[in-house]
Amino acid sequence: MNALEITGLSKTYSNGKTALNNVNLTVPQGSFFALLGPNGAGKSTLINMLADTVRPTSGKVNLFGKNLFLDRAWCKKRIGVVPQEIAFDPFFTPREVLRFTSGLFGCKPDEAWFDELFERLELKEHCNKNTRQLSGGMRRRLLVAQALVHRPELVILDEPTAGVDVELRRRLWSFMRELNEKGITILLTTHYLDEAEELCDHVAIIDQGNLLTARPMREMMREIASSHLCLNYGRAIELTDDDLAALASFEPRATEDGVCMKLGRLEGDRSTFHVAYEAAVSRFGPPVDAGVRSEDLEDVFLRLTAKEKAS
Ligand SMILES: Nc1ncnc2c1ncn2[C@@H]1O[C@H](COP(=O)(O)OP(=O)(O)OP(=O)(O)O)[C@@H](O)[C@H]1O
Repeated sequence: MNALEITGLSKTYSNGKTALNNVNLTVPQGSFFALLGPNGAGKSTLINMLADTVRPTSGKVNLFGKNLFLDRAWCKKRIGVVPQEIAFDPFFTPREVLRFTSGLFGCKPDEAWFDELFERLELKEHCNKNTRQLSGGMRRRLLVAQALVHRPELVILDEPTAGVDVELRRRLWSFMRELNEKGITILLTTHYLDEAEELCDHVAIIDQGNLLTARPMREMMREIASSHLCLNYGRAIELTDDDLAALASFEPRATEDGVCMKLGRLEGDRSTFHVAYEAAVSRFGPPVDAGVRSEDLEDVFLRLTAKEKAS
């Protein structure tokens, strides 16, 4: 079963801006899914459509097999959304916010669950203050608690860690990881790509409303991320036309202190490391030092989105 099956989803706002263009995306149940994209890519538009605050221009979304736009009441109980914008009644306390939100979902206030949420989100000492007395980071954590009040099966977080310090960010992620281990599907947007790479098992990248890629994180890093063999000769190497032709399959690039060559895969998933190393040694001699540098998610993200901009 998939948590979300999004088919042909598009959104053109009334000012003519197309924020999402025919997006097809599947979010497997139980996944920890990163939805990434540069500013203005369309991430919040997509999330707001799932949260029923923005209407799609066209397309269909199934949530755990039910049509999100037709079975709204059923679906609403299963989704918890942490929006990017923070808005609370300033005279409510965090505890009152959670009680009120429970009512909106037709649930009885579950004070023991509220206490657990306050504890896990470091709001225990602040739960009876007015929300206007809370800091930006505390309010953002209260948004997370509010989204979890009705124990949703799919939690959607739109940049939940913006303005949250490193320590609390770690704790928030460890809480999300625990929820995910209990079977809850997590879909998040973030600009912290190192965190997304560490936490998420699936990733999708959108840019200018178009879905560029969506796949399991490991597959993405294995198939799209490239590795380079960097040979240090302690001096600049000038690549001649002959060098460039002989090493063409490694796309060689001169660096400050040597040369870098792109690695590929041989049969049996073996790296071309040895072939590249020997080819370089046969042309330039043995290096002083050598190392392999692999692209991380941020490198892949920048490469894919730069390509989209150029096209
Ligand atoms: N209500 C609206 N009316 C018109 N255009 C809008 C509206 N909301 C968003 N847009 C435009 O749609 C595009 C996508 O915006 P969206 O907020 O979905 O992007 P995002 O990926 O969430 O960006 P960010 O990372 O900055 O939050 C942007 O060009 C934005 O200016």
